[in-house]
Parts: sequence; C-alpha cells; structure tokens
Amino acid sequence: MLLSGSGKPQFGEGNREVGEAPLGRPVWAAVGGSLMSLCLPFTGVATMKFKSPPVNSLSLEFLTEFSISLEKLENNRACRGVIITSTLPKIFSSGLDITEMCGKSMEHYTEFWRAVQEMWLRLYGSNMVTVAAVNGSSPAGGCLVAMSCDYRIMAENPKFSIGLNEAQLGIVAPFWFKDTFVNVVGHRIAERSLQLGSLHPAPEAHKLGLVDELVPEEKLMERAAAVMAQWLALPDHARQLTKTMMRKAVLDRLVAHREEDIKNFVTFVSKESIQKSLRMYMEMLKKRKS
Ligand SMILES: CCCCC/C=C\CCCC/C=C/C(=O)SCCNC(=O)CCNC(=O)[C@H](O)C(C)(C)COP(=O)(O)OP(=O)(O)OC[C@H]1O[C@@H](n2cnc3c(N)ncnc32)[C@H](O)[C@@H]1OP(=O)(O)O
Repeated sequence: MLLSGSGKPQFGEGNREVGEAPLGRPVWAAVGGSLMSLCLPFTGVATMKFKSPPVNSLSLEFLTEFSISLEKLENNRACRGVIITSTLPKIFSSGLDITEMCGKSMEHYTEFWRAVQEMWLRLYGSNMVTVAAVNGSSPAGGCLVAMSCDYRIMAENPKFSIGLNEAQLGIVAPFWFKDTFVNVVGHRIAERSLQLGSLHPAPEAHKLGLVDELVPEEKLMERAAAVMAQWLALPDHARQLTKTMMRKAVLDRLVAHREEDIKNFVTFVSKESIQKSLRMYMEMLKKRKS
C-alpha cells in the first residue's frame, strides 16, 4: 500500500526516517510498507494508495499494514484528512483475500477476522475526513472500505462495479458490514442488494447513493482533493463530534460483540459446506480467466 501526505513528519519510509528539512520546514513524509504507499504533504491531507497486485485483496498482512497506517495518520496532529485510492488499473480492492478463509486453522481465522474488525473500527471511527477515490471495481470488503469513508467518488466507467456480493459466494455479510451499508443507502436498498449479492455498475451505484458522485477517471484525484478541501473548511471539532454522533451506535455494537463476532466467523467459515463454496468460487474466478 502507498501512503503519502504532509505536515509534522512522524513517519519513516521503509527504514528511512523522514525529518525536518534544513530550513526547519516539515518535509513531505512518505510511509509505507510494501502493500500501500502513504504520503502526507503540506496540505495536511494524506493520500493512501493500495498497491498489492494483482487485485488489492485484503490479506492479513494488508489489513495489518492498513490499520497501522491509519493509526499513524490519526496520531499525527498535522493530518486532517486522507484520500484512499489504488495504484492498480481497474481495481480499487477485490475485498477480503479469500485464500485467508480457505483451508486454514481456527487460530488463523481468528487472527484474520480480528484484523478485519480492527481495520473497520479504525476507518469507520476515524476522526479524519476520509474520501474514497474509487478508481476500479470494489466488491465486498473493498466496498466496505469505500463505504467506511465519509465520501465516495467513483470513476464513471460502467465496467467498474461495487457492492456487497457475499451472498453470491455462499457467505453472509456480517452485521457490521450490513449496518455500514444501511447507513449509506438506507434499509430497503441495502436489504435487496444484500439478499441478491448485487454488484452495481458505477452508474447504478450512483443512482442508489452507494457512491456520492461519478467523475471521469482522469479527474478523480482532482475532484477528491476539492471535496476534501470543502470538508476541511469546517472546524474539525464540530465535524468530528457530528461524525461520532452519526456512527457511534454502529461502532459500539461491534465493540460490544467483538469476541462473539469472531466466534461466529470462525464457526461459519470452518464449516465444510462454506469451505466448499469458497473453493468453488475461487475455481470459478480462475476458469473465468482462462
Ligand atoms: C451468520 C454469521 C456470519 C458471520 C460471518 C461469516 C462469514 C464471513 C463473511 C466474510 C465477508 C467477506 C467479504 C469479502 O470481501 S469476500 C471476497 C469477495 N470478493 C470477490 O468476490 C471478488 C472476486 N474477484 C473478482 O471478481 C475479480 O477478481 C476482480 C476483482 C473483478 C478482478 O478481475 P480481474 O482483473 O479479471 O482479475 P482476476 O479475476 O483474473 O483475478 C486475478 C487473480 O486474483 C485472484 N483473486 C481475485 N479476487 C480475490 C480475492 N478476493 N481473494 C483472493 N484472490 C482473489 C484471482 O483468483 C486471480 O488469481 P490467479 O491469477 O491465481 O488466477
């Protein structure tokens, strides 16, 4: 992932610490692990770019790096907003890495699910302004990442789709995926879309309110920066308290039921019938390719 931004530098880039420039001005700070890049320029707005080929699947490693990056930004007082996008052509994120949910131990499923929860708690509960610049397809967990942001701008290409398609895989979106979806599009649209496991092409996603606006792909980052500036024009404390008021109930629900949710996931995903569905789905993806 690539993460970039400005302000008070606190990060290291790989092994390189980013410090003060000779004139005492903060330098552009780049952080990153291998799966995303992060930069924080003088504007106080970070850009986080997923870069985990082939399809930015949310593996345990990716989720861990994502959460650490968010924590670093959250703790950096100079950082007020983050734009999340992808370096890969045509893909924002393919969602949870299915191989993390196939043929692994109970301990692994537990660790993986905790990492999924952690990422969501950090992103959905972030004090920063979060804008998703969705420059490609974004199924399931990828859609969750976009929905957890404050605002979604999607490239207007109808070949790109977004949605919670879990039902198509024979699995069930957990209650906090569903809650996040309901908070974005409302109960009726969420119910129909979840039951059918729909992936909505960009124009339809816009009509449903799943994304806030569509722009030509080449204008995506420019528009994301403009939206960010608009949101940052307000005093942080008022915006943050309002955000908390809107999201707290849903966040608290997972916090209160976190261990139970992990147990449910592990029990569910360990079932042979679910393992079979996931294996068949992976085979279908491979066949579709050839
Ligand atoms: C009642 C109690 C409930 C409790 C909880 C229970 C259950 C748990 C719920 C879990 C929630 C799950 C959330 C998820 O996110 S599941 C993942 C859903 N994702 C998808 O369905 C996307 C699948 N992928 C695609 O549709 C396409 O790959 C694409 C993203 C549109 C990209 O298409 P394209 O550019 O044509 O690439 P390929 O299809 O050729 O893929 C390239 C290789 O990447 C592999 N791949 C793709 N997606 C994934 C993935 N999500 N995880 C792992 N690997 C993935 C694909 O197989 C190809 O691999 P290969 O090169 O080795 O063949």
